[in-house]
Amino acid sequence: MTPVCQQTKVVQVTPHKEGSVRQEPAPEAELADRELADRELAEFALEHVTVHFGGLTALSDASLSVAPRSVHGVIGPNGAGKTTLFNVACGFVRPDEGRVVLRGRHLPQLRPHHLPRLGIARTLQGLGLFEGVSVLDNVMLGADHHARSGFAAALFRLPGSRRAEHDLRTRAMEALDSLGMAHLAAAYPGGLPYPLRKRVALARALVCEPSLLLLDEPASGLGADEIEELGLLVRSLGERMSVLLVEHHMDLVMEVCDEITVLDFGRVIAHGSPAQVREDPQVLDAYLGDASLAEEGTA
Ligand SMILES: Nc1ncnc2c1ncn2[C@@H]1O[C@H](COP(=O)(O)OP(=O)(O)OP(=O)(O)O)[C@@H](O)[C@H]1O
Repeated sequence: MTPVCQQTKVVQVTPHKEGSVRQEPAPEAELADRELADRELAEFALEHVTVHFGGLTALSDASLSVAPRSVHGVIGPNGAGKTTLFNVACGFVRPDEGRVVLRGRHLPQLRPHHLPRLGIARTLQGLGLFEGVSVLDNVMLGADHHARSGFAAALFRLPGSRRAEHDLRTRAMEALDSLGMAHLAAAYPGGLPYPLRKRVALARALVCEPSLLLLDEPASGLGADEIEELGLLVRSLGERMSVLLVEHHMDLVMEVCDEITVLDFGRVIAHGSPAQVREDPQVLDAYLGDASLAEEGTA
């Protein structure tokens, strides 16, 4: 498996037909160029990210890039650095070294509240729903600041606000409908079973119409049938937007991802298609004896 962050350009000098010399990229340089091009075309990238917590290095020189309209999974044994990577992508954790790049633009000051206006949405393990308002209002509250200000203005009956509120309500209903939840718009989240509450949280993320969706362990707490439905859903989302999926559930990751990055002890140890990653000896070594594998394989 080749490292994802190789940047050095190596050239081979070969004789040219007319006797002059022509520089041709060496095979490894071609690979590096391709990786560089992939990153330039990427919707989102983490480049050489290192995060220290005191004396502990949670991420070390970790890079990945998420292609437009694709699902990119991040897996690794317990403590590998997955949550830390997700938190860097969300702006919760600022890397000590390395860069967060969105559509070619470096985001040195990324903070979670910047995400909606950057076209990024996320779901977290803690769902963070408001129990005292309806499902529909929860979803509307997921919209970005501009759209939400229409909602707030409508609450206070400010002039010109009705149209904005109507548009936002329509988008929120569409998000619920796309997840088969439209009939629950008036329900309160507290009365719903956990899998449906998770869907409300996802609808709230989708109402921003993001171009990048960050999913943190969406399968946790779900049964086998719900995970299968989630798989179909994530696949369909990957046709509309880029998805970064941090997930323990190995079967789900292998099924829905176009590409997978594998972390171990904070380092990227493998990257590739599900088939490549599944066969990678370093991945097998990393998981060997890891208690989470049995859990992941059978969950
Ligand atoms: N805020 C923190 N302070 C100190 N150490 C931390 C902090 N967050 C994470 N770590 C440590 O960093 C390492 C990576 O943790 P992280 O939670 O990112 O891994 P993970 O792959 O998500 O693990 P798991 O699968 O068990 O959730 C671990 O050793 C963890 O103990």
